Formats: sequence, structure tokens, C-alpha cells
Amino acid sequence: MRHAHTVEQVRSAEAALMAGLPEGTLMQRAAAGLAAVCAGLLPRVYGSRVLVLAGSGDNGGDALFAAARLARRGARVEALLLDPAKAHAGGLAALLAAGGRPTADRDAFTRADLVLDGIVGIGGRGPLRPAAAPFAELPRRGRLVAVDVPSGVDPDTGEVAGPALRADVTVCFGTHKPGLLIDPGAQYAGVVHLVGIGLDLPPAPVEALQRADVAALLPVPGAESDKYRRGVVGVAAGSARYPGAAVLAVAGALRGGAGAVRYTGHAAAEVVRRHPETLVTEDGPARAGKVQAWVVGPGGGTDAERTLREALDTGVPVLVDADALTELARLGPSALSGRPAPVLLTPHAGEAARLLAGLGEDTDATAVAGRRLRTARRLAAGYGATVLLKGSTTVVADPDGRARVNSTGTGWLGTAGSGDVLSGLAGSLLATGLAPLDAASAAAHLHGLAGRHAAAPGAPITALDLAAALHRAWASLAQ
Ligand SMILES: NC(=O)C1=CN([C@@H]2O[C@H](COP(=O)(O)OP(=O)(O)OC[C@H]3O[C@@H](n4cnc5c(N)ncnc54)[C@H](O)[C@@H]3O)[C@@H](O)[C@H]2O)[C@@H](O)CC1
Ligand SMILES: [K+]
Repeated sequence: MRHAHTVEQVRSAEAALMAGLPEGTLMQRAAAGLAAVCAGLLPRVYGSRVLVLAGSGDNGGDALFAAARLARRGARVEALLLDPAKAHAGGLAALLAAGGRPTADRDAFTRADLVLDGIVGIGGRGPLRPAAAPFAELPRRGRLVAVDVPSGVDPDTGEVAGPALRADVTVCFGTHKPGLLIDPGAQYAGVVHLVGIGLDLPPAPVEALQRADVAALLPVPGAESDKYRRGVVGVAAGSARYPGAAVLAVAGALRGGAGAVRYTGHAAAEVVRRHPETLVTEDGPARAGKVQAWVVGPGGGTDAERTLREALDTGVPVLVDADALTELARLGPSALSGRPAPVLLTPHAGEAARLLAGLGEDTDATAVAGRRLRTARRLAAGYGATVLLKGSTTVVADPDGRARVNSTGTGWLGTAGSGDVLSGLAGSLLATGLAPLDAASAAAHLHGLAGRHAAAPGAPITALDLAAALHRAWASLAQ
């Protein structure tokens, strides 16, 4: 599991730890870890050209102390101080003593074999200032290592409001910051290395499940299991106009761990033709028979409102997707109040904007994509439901405030029907008894892995390819 903590949590853990340590201990721990990662990125340290971009806070201090360590090993280090009068005094003195020298020449950025971005870390406020902003655009030939956070990325959210430095590697201290795991910030962070500095941290508000975490969540049938005990998932999807969404949602559901899939809707004939193992009826969720979770909405067409209401009237968990989300946005959060079982919403950015409109917030898909964590949390709190926000780095937010991010996906997943497969898969995991936060984050992980398997080594895929690859993705975790 990767844990990410907020700036406020890091600050208070640092304060508690620093109270019992000699001054500068934490910065030395950070600088030692940072220098070790930098040394590993250079073919050899001796003779390499290193440029430090140093702001005037402790982030600049970390960068200067790390550069001093590299200078002592023979690197030719220059420091570009963004505000020379306020540069971190101890860090600068250490660098000068080790043979480094200050420079005001911006070409040093372009020439360097390695650039250390120590402009601003968790103390950043607002968009990069004029002295720092041009470095976001300057060409360079060497690698760029961000110190703690790429400057210009909001550490708490991953939002990027203006120019930001694009790192090859980010070396973060004490814990991950949410902004390193969530797009667009994650795209600026590159490969993230965590350097422990001994912080005692509270539970993380943002987590990223790793393979072993997901493997531990996935249901395994016992000797006594049968199809009903493993869980039955109901899929209410598809319409005469959009039968394909039903076929794809059922394809995802069949590979999601439930023992059986019950389908209801107007695409029963197509579903059975493609998936003969499906139990089908045209009667709607109210009369379809017993299930442990419902999936409603993909390709729902004009029936979406009735189907949504019927599913919500059952006492089992409901996953709401696609057309049913549009209906829910129209009905507003009161449609979910008082349910005895949880609800999982799976919007893409456009549907999320509609759901926000249902909460009285005027926004659009582009704004949602730039504020992924904030949007998922707002929807989870506003609707009292778990929310899986699709897109680059999927964000899952629980109404209790916890959030998870998933980055197993690939751009090849942006294909028609991919979301239908995901909703079937997540609904199936719900039916096996997983809590919505676990079902959604495991589904996002598996879906991303399946996309990678299907697209490897890099070619377009269809949603059916993706559904077929879920088996391999699951098997790769079970090994
Ligand atoms: N507090 C601690 O004990 C530790 C802190 N560490 C480092 O210290 C950093 C935090 O240091 P600080 O609290 O001094 O804050 P930062 O150094 O992150 O940022 C503050 C500095 O950046 C400038 N700044 C703020 N917003 C800016 C913007 N938009 N554009 C350009 N410059 C801007 C401020 O004028 C100030 O000089 C961490 O990110 C980490 O790198 C590490 O050394 C580990 C220990
Ligand atoms: K930085």
C-alpha cells in the first residue's frame, strides 16, 4: 500500500519529531536520501554537471545539502538561487564548502546532466512566481529530479494551476503526498521514490493499493461455495438502441468473481447469444429474482429512470453508471437517502459535472478532470455514496472521507464500452460481499491491468478484448 498524507499532517508529524532531535537532523536525512537517488541516476557522479534550482525555503535547503554531497563526490555543481538574499544559509554554505558555485546563467539548466528542482515543496502557495515560472518551459538535456514535490504541483490535490516543472523522478520525504499520485500532478512527478525520515504519521487519507493489497481483497471460493454463495450480481443495462452496453457490462460481471450474473433489460437475446451462462429476464430489477448487488445504467436509454428507482428500492448495494447517473443527477441526492445498503457511483468527468450540477455546482468536464480528488470527495459527501471517478488515475472516494487512487490504467482503455466492462466488474465484486470502497478500487486496478495485458506491447483494443483479459489480470494477482 502506498500512503499519502496532507501537508498539514506532514507538518505536525515533523514538528513532533523535530522537538526531540538536534536541529537540522531531518533535513540531513532528506538530503542524504535525495543525494543517493541522484547518484544512482548519473552514469558516474565524478565530473557530472549538476544544477540546483533553489528557492528560499527548506525545499531549497534539501536540494543544496544534497548537491553538496554530490559535489564532495566530484560533481561539478552550480546553484541558481531564485532569491539570493534569502537562500537557505546552511545549505548554501555546505555547497560552497564542497566546491559548488552560484550561477545566474539560465543556460546552466539546459547544459546540466542533472537538475534538482528545489524551488518549492510543501510550502508552495499559488502559481509559480515569475522568477521560477520560466523553468517550466526551458529545454534541457539532463534528468530533472523534483525535491519532495514538482514545483507548481499542489501537493494536497495534484492540481496544476499554472506552469510546473516536469520531473523524471520525484524524491519525496516521510510519506507520499496525494498530488504525486493523482493526475495531472502525477504526470509531472515521474517515478516517485520515498525516503523515510522517521515521521510518526496518522492514518493516510489517500491510499494507492498495490498488487498484494488487491490480491488480498479478491474473493476466493471455498470448498463449500456454490454459485449462489459466491454471490449473484444483477445487471440492468442496455436497450433496444444500445444492446452492446448490456453485452459488455455482463462480460465484466462474469469475470468479476460473482457466481452468477442475472441480466434484465431489452437486450436479453443479444446477451444470451454472447454469454449463454447469463440468467435473463425482461422484467426489471423489482421482479428479476434475488441478487446481492445491482448494476444499473450502461446503455440504459429511456428506461433508465424506472430501472434506477427499482434497483434503489431493493435492499442490496447498487452501482449506478452512465444513463442512470444522468437520472440521478436530475433527481438529486435525496433519491439515495434512507437506503439500507450502500451505493457506488461510477461517473466519467462529464457525468461527474452533471452530478455536481445536481448538488447546485456549475462546472464542466474539463474543470472536473483538473480537480479529480476534490470532485470525487465532493460527490461522495454530497450524495452519501462511494464515488469512482474514471479517467487518468481513477479516484475512489468514500463518504467517510477516505480516498484511493489507481494508476494501473493505460490510455488504450479510452475505448467505447470500456466503462461498461468496469461497471459490470465492480458490481460483481460488490455482489461477492466487498465494501464499495474495496470493490471499486479492486475493480479499477484489475481493469487497468487488463487494459495493459490486452494492449501489450502497445496496440488498440476493444472493450471485448479488455473483458477477455480480465481473466489474465486476475490470475496475475493470484500468483
Ligand atoms: N519541515 C521539515 O522538518 C522538513 C522539511 N523538509 C523540506 O522542506 C520543505 C518545506 O519547506 P518550507 O516550509 O520552507 O517551504 P518550501 O521550501 O516548500 O516553500 C517555501 C518557499 O517557497 C517560496 N514560495 C512559496 N510559494 C511559491 C511559489 N508559488 N512560487 C515560487 N516560490 C514560492 C516561499 O517564498 C518560500 O521561500 C519540504 O517540502 C521538504 O522539501 C525536509 O527537509 C524534511 C524535513
Ligand atoms: K520542488
